[in-house]
Amino acid sequence: MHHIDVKILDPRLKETPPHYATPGSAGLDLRACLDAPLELSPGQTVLVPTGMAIHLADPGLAAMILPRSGLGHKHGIVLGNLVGLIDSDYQGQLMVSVWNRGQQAFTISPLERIAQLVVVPVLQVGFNVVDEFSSSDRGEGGFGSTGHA
Ligand SMILES: O=c1ccn([C@H]2C[C@H](O)[C@@H](COP(=O)(O)OP(=O)(O)OP(=O)(O)O)O2)c(=O)[nH]1
Repeated sequence: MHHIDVKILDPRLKETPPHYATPGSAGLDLRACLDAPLELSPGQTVLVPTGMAIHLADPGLAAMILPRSGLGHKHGIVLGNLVGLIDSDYQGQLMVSVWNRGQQAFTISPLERIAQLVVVPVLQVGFNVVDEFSSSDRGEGGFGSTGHA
């Protein structure tokens, strides 16, 4: 088990401390730390503070901000950057780029769970610059080269 330092920047979150929402749930819910409801027009993107900061510290870890499936599927509320990547040395407030890709306005309520965070391992690799790769079955084929079936 890794332990990661967390700072609660918005006192309202002290009543809903960071935790993995339900046993077995992979994502830590991130809340929209807004002072008032915020209406997003279709197509609009806003940067929403989450009221918390984490310091992963270990370069072998990263965190990803992902959309919540219900908001994305039912309301078209996804992320402006599609996925947010949190570096292990980042200590600032976690921010969520919220994009209304739907056809209807959507109102985000203060402290609503707007996205989720997962911590993932990152392999530390060195890159060797070469002129030729050793051969592989796929070679340079990609982007549908194997057909549909
Ligand atoms: O959805 C996100 C994405 C990033 N970040 C923070 C953490 C991350 O470590 C930092 C920088 O992110 P990234 O490297 O993706 O941004 P950039 O556009 O390349 O900016 P920078 O020049 O600051 O690296 O911003 C967030 O809070 N939320």
